[in-house]
Amino acid sequence: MKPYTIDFDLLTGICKSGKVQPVQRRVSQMKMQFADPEAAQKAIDSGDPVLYEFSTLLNDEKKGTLAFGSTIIYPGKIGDEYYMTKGHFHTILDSAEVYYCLSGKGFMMMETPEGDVDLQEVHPGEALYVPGRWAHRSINHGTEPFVMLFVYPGDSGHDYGTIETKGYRKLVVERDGKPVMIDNPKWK
Ligand SMILES: O=P(O)(O)OC[C@H]1O[C@](O)(CO)[C@@H](O)[C@@H]1O
Ligand SMILES: [Fe+2]
Repeated sequence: MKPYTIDFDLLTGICKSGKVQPVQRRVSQMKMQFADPEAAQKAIDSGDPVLYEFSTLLNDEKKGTLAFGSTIIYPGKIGDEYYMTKGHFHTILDSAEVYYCLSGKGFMMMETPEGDVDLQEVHPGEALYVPGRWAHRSINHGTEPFVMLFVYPGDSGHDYGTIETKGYRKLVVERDGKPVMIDNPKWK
């Protein structure tokens, strides 16, 4: 494999050269992850908005490689729950990941299989280190797109099943105009 460079706009996270194509996730792809599936269905019926998109350079997905890219979580809410990513553990559980916030602001919701929970707010110019073993989900509680660059080991893989079946232990919802972390009533 040869070295290469790639552009990411410092504000929008978009790769203007088109060297990497974004993947979009809409409400219909994660209806059951929201606390209020009826509000999710309403959003689906009125146009099924894009919640977030990401552009990943996967490279070889082999040990020793790095995957990297940019992610944009759009502002909005489903019921009183902010737009967020599906979230995942890495299949190789002890694989870490670094995020660097370019614009907007938001949270990273993290939890371990043992039940530790950590919520970190990230602002432009801040890097976040997600150690191995921590599932991670990005949440936009602001009014602008929440944009980050990320880098993770190329062979780490994505385990979505655990989060899909169990859910996250905690949710972030809006109360009196402010984000608050609450217990997930549907957590199994
Ligand atoms: O994989 P999810 O939970 O849909 O979230 C997407 C984000 O996570 C990543 O997989 C990185 O962890 C990126 O591709 C993207 O930023
Ligand atoms: Fe990840």
